[in-house]
Amino acid sequence: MSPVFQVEHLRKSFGGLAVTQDVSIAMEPGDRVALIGPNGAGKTTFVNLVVGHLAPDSGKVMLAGSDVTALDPIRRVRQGLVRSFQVTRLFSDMTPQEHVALAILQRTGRSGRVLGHFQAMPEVMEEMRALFETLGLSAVATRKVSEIAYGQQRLLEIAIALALKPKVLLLDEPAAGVPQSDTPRIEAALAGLPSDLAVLMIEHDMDLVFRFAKRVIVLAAGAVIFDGSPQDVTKDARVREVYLGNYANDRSAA
Ligand SMILES: Nc1ncnc2c1ncn2[C@@H]1O[C@H](COP(=O)(O)OP(=O)(O)OP(=O)(O)O)[C@@H](O)[C@H]1O
Repeated sequence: MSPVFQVEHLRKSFGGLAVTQDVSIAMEPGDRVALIGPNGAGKTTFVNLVVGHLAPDSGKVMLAGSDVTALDPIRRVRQGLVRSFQVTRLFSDMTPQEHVALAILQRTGRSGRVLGHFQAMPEVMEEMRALFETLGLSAVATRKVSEIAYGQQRLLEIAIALALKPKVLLLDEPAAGVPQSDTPRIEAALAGLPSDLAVLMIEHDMDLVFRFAKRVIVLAAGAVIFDGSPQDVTKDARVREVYLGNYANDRSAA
């Protein structure tokens, strides 16, 4: 299978600080990859370079064989490179339905000005119904965002991203801040993501990483120091040294 997403020799410095150092990654459709690393490793910068919020000093971002490095974030989204929407960007007075309808209208090239009429658009309503059902949001679809639980707001982030029909989805700590009682719902949503979608999840919670990822990439001081299986990452001496020491020991003791 050919890669749907490739980052080639990406570099970025802030002043004298090299925050992304010659990073190359390739992903195929259906990949489930976790990007981990200590605080300050450069994960956020990497995501910002990938989605187009930052321009690299050199290197390329490729999506389905096309070079998207020069495209702005909105054009990258249109081509299928989507970062999950952040809770902080949800509108508290709007409903999950309105958020997702807006994403569907955007994807299908219709203006947000027709948002008031989406309930009269059967294909939009049917797509939303299926999405909310898969994500367990049907019961709150018409409530205001301010009235729904934080875990449901995080599921709504995923719903909006999926409504954009991505080829590659970047998830930024999808369960962070969610009470433990609600994390199974997030994990169920992650397990139910479309099987042909390539997913790159940035995550600190190693239990979640090990349940979700088939492959783990470790970033340290801006460079990839490991790219391989979850089984091997805990055995890697450098990874243990810079990041996973205690966790790896606990796992082998368990
Ligand atoms: N705009 C900027 N200007 C200068 N330095 C920056 C800028 N953005 C990030 N940095 C520096 O780059 C390094 C990597 O930061 P980044 O936020 O990408 O790491 P991270 O792995 O996401 O960390 P965390 O897990 O703590 O969020 C840090 O030393 C940070 O101070």
